[in-house]
Amino acid sequence: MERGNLGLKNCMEQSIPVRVTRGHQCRKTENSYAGKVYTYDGLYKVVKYWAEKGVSGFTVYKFRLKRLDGQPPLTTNQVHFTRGRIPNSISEIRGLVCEDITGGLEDTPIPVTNLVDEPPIPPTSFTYIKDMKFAKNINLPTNAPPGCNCRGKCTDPRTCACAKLNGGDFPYVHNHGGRLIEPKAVVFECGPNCGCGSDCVNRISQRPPNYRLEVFRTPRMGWGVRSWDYIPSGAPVCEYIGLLMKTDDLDPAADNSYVFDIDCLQTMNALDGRERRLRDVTLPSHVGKVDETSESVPFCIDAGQTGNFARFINHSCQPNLFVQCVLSNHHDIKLARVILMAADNIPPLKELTYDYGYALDSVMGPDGKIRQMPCYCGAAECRKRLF
Ligand SMILES: C[S@@+](CC[C@H](N)C(=O)[O-])C[C@H]1O[C@@H](n2cnc3c(N)ncnc32)[C@H](O)[C@@H]1O
Repeated sequence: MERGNLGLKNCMEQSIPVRVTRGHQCRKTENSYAGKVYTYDGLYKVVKYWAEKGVSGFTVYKFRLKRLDGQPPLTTNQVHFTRGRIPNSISEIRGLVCEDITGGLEDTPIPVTNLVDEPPIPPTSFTYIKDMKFAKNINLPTNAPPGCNCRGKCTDPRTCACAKLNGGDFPYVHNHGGRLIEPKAVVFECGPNCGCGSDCVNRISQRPPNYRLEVFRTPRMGWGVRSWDYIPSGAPVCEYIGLLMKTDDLDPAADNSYVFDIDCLQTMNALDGRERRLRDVTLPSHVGKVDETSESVPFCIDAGQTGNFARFINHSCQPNLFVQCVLSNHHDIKLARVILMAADNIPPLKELTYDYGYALDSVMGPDGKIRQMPCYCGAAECRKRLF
C-alpha cells in the first residue's frame, strides 16, 4: 500500500478520524471550472478495508467509513435540493408577479415572486434606477484623484499608486469574478484618471451585478432578495443606489425605511464590534475627516422613490452580506459608495441580508419619542429588535 490507501489503513489502525469531502457533478457554467461542486461531509471513522480486483484487472483497495456521531446533519442533500428548485425559464417560476423589476435596465432580469399574499401583488410606488441620482444641492467633488499610471490592468502593487492607498496591495483577487480579500476600513478603487481599463482587478465593484437574482415576498419582512447562483465569500453583490441627499433634508415625518446613512465610521468600527473588520488601513489625510463626535451623518441614500434592488435586501442579526465603503471617482469619505459584499459563501436561494447597524433605542419618531421595531430575521442570535 502507498499514499492515500496507506493513510486510510493507518487511520484505521490508530483510530484517527478522517475528514470526508464529496464531489458533485454540476454544469461548468455554475461557477465551477472543473464541473464539480465539493461539500464537506464531516469526520468519519475507517472501520474496515479489503482488496478487490478492479475492472482493469489491478488490485483495488476499498474502505468502509462510518460517520462519527454528534456532528451537524449532512448538507449533501441540500446541494441537489436547491439546484432542483431553480427555474430554467420564466415559465417555470412559481408565483411570478413581475418578469423584471429592473425594466430591462440591468443586464440580467430580476423577476419578482409572491407566494405569500392572496391575491399576489407586485411591489408598488417605486421606480427602478441603476445609477445614483443626486439631490440638487449635492456637489460631488470635481477634482478626481490623480490615479495610477498602470496600463491595461493593474498588476504590480509595488508600482500602482492605488494599491499603495490600500496599504500596499490590491484589496481584491481575480478568482470567481473578483473577490475582496478581507473587509477594510475603506477600499480605494481605480478611478477616471487611472491608466488601467474596466478589466482591472481594482475596479471589481464598478462592474454590473452578475448573479441571477430574485425579489421575493417573505412571510414577515415584506420583500426580500435571494440569488439563484452561488455567491462566493468576498464577492461584491451590489451598490446601494437611490437619491444621494443631505440627511438634514429628509422629512422626519415620512417613511424613511429605505434610507441608508453613508456612515463609514460605523462600518469601520464594525457596527460596534458585531462584525469582523480589520483596522488595517490608516486613512490618508486627503479623504476628508469623519467627524467622530457628531451624532448624525451628513449624507444618505434614499431609495424610497427610486432605487435598485438593494432597497429590497432585509436586515439580519446574523447576515451573509456586509457593508464596504468604496472610493473611486473621488476621495471624500463622507460621500463614499456603499457596496454590499458577501460575508460568507452563500448557497443558491438563501435570502441575502446585511446588518442595518441600528443601535437599540437610537431611532426617534417625529414626536421625539423612541421608536421600536421588532426583528423577524429568525437568526439564532437575533436581537429581537431592528431598533
Ligand atoms: C430597506 S427595506 C427592505 C425591503 C422591505 N422588506 C420591503 O418590503 O420593501 C427595510 C424594511 O424592511 C423591513 N425589514 C427588513 N428587515 C427586517 C427584519 N429583520 N425584521 C422585520 N422587518 C424587516 C422593515 O419594514 C424595514 O423598515
